[in-house]
Amino acid sequence: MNELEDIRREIEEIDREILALIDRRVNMAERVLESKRINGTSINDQKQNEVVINRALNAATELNLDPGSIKAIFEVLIRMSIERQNELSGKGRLP
Ligand SMILES: O=C(O)C(=O)C[C@]1(C(=O)O)C=C[C@@H](O)C=C1
Repeated sequence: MNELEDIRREIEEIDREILALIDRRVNMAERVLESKRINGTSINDQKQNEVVINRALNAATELNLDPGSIKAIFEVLIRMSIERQNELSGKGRLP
């Protein structure tokens, strides 16, 4: 096997790990929603969105990763969580 194939196999493994973590993160929606029902907190919590984004941006700076790209990725992750919570609460995908 040549080196490029080896590298691509490793990238594929990393991609699988990323997908498993995204799946795990999205699946937290059920627990977080239940907890919000008890607390009466809204699904989209702007303050917490900022906490999550700022935490990711700080980590990005330490890791020397492009902050704009990391911000975009975390905005998508938050949106996926909100969509799943909306689906679970029966609201579905609102425009
Ligand atoms: O922490 C929460 O309240 C969540 O629902 C999780 C999460 C996230 O994806 O990090 C999603 C939606 C909220 O607006 C804030 C944060």
